Amino acid sequence: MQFGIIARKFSSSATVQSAIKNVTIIGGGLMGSGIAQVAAQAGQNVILVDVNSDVLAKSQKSIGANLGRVAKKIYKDKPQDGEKFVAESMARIKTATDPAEASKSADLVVEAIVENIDIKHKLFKQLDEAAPQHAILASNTSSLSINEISSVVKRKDKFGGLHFFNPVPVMRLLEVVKGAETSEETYKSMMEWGKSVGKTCITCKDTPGFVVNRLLVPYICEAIRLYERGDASARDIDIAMKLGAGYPMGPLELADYVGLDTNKFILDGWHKKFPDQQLFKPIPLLNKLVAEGKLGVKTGEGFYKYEKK
Ligand SMILES: CCCCCCC[C@H](O)CC(=O)SCCNC(=O)CCNC(=O)[C@H](O)C(C)(C)COP(=O)([O-])OP(=O)([O-])OC[C@H]1O[C@@H](n2cnc3c(N)ncnc32)[C@H](O)[C@@H]1OP(=O)([O-])[O-]
Ligand SMILES: NC(=O)c1ccc[n+]([C@@H]2O[C@H](COP(=O)([O-])OP(=O)(O)OC[C@H]3O[C@@H](n4cnc5c(N)ncnc54)[C@H](O)[C@@H]3O)[C@@H](O)[C@H]2O)c1
Repeated sequence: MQFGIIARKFSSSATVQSAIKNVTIIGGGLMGSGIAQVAAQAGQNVILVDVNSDVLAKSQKSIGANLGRVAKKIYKDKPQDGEKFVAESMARIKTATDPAEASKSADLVVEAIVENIDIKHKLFKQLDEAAPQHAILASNTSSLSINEISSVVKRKDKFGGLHFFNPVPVMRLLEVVKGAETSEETYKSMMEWGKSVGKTCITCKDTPGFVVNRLLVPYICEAIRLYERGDASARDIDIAMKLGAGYPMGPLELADYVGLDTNKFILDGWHKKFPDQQLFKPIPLLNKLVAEGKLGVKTGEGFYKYEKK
């Protein structure tokens, strides 16, 4: 069966079926489009929502291209089966621009919008009103507190964190975050759903950056500071960490890949919350690049220059 094959290829976990069949994803950017893709590949009905319909058109295009890459690997010698897989997965993804309307038949709503607590609060209030009582609400936040995000909803027991990694179809980890009031049933459903979309799930407490970003953010920031001081060139820092520490990308390449605006959002938020923590102090070079609109791959320039897509 095709879903089984996909899960084995893309995750070390066994194939798991989830009771969650209808997933609404809010935010059709980098992360939301990837989450939509893995859910559709797993046979689930997906509604991908963005306030910007141009973003949705772009996301559908990139999901189609990325499903093609997946199909080429799985159906190497059967291109017709590959085409069918892409067409069937794409057909499971509907798009919409109204988050409340799109959540009315959801079993799970995953939020992947901008990393801003006020904007997330406004959205979750709407979702809490609109989604069916049984639906789980989850945030893909990189750095905000799940308890703080869920403070505006009534269903705190059905709220948690589902933190995916970029690029979602390739990265095998999913951090499942338990808030103070997340019920055991919700936690189990989130773990099961994560496995059903081919991810290896780990359990995280609601601590800043969970596991990966608590380690990764200071590492990337230290690399930017090292470059800012002129201790080594950007290229040499990246080569060092790839060849000397075995990372697939160097820290500055990764910062450009994630987006320097996202880097700054995270750092500013943590600095405000933990002003005495040296590791979270603002970085003038990062602020300068963001102010100049040099946000990394997505704008064609960050620490490096890129061809605009
Ligand atoms: C202040 C600090 C801020 C931190 C921010 C944290 C942000 C966040 O919360 C956490 C993160 O996400 S942290 C970020 C965590 N992320 C990281 O750390 C990423 C680190 N980087 C990597 O792991 C690799 O460089 C990549 C996988 C990105 C590209 O690999 P590569 O070798 O350089 O280039 P390649 O040859 O092109 O691709 C290789 C294979 O992948 C396949 N493929 C690619 N994209 C695909 C897609 N969208 N769909 C489907 N498939 C896709 C491709 O087909 C190929 O398959 P094959 O079977 O080999 O032919
Ligand atoms: N970029 C990463 O590597 C990464 C990795 C893991 C988690 N995250 C987290 O995922 C979230 C999204 O990040 P991204 O990189 O995909 O951002 P992005 O900027 O690529 O996409 C966000 C999308 O949300 C849309 N949006 C904003 N407000 C909305 C609303 N109220 N309703 C519907 N759509 C709305 C925007 O139009 C935009 O298209 C953030 O919380 C981020 O911290 C990012």
